[in-house]
Amino acid sequence: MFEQDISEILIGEDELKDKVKELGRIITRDYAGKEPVLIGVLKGAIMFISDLIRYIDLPITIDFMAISSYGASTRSSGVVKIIKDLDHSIQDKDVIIIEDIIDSGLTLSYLRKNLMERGPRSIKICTLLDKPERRMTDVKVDYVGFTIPDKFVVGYGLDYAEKYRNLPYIGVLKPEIYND
Ligand SMILES: O=P(O)(O)OC[C@H]1O[C@H](OP(=O)(O)OP(=O)(O)O)[C@H](O)[C@@H]1O
Ligand SMILES: Nc1nc2[nH]cnc2c(=O)[nH]1
Repeated sequence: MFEQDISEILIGEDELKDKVKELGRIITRDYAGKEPVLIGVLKGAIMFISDLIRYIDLPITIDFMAISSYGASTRSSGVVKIIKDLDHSIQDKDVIIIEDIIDSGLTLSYLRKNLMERGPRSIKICTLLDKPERRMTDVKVDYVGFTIPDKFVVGYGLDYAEKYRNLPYIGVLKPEIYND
């Protein structure tokens, strides 16, 4: 349905699955004996977190936050706002923030600072995709699935103007689809 809008499949389904499994194994090893809280950042991280937790063999809990920073554009506005907050306290908890992509880093640096003020025991960041070329602020990322070039990608949860999230792969959106 969306194939004509995609110029290239950057990461296919099998590659995604293998990487998500590997990240699940690493998190299981690193958090042995602990009960981490995974915080999914809506909406982009939906597919990633739902696949990832299948491969974490620990008594985890999950919670979600929704943050707005982009609107319908492909560039960060730098304005970050909490649309939906966590349902539960993270005081004394080991928190892992689960993101689909880090681009400018503005969303995550805001989120990390905001969550640190709530007294967790630890906070780590796990992102499926990292686009380091566009970083505007320094964020320490603990787990990275794939480092990708500076191209606007969609699929596997990532959208453009709320579309394309249901593609099962990560694809590069044709520039003529968006007017930046
Ligand atoms: O590093 P940054 O430049 O801040 O960009 C990363 C953020 O942008 C995207 O979210 P978006 O605001 O598009 O919302 P969505 O997850 O609902 O699609 C993505 O899911 C990250 O949260
Ligand atoms: N869908 C999507 N959202 C983003 N947010 C920051 N970078 C990107 C990107 O490449 N694709």
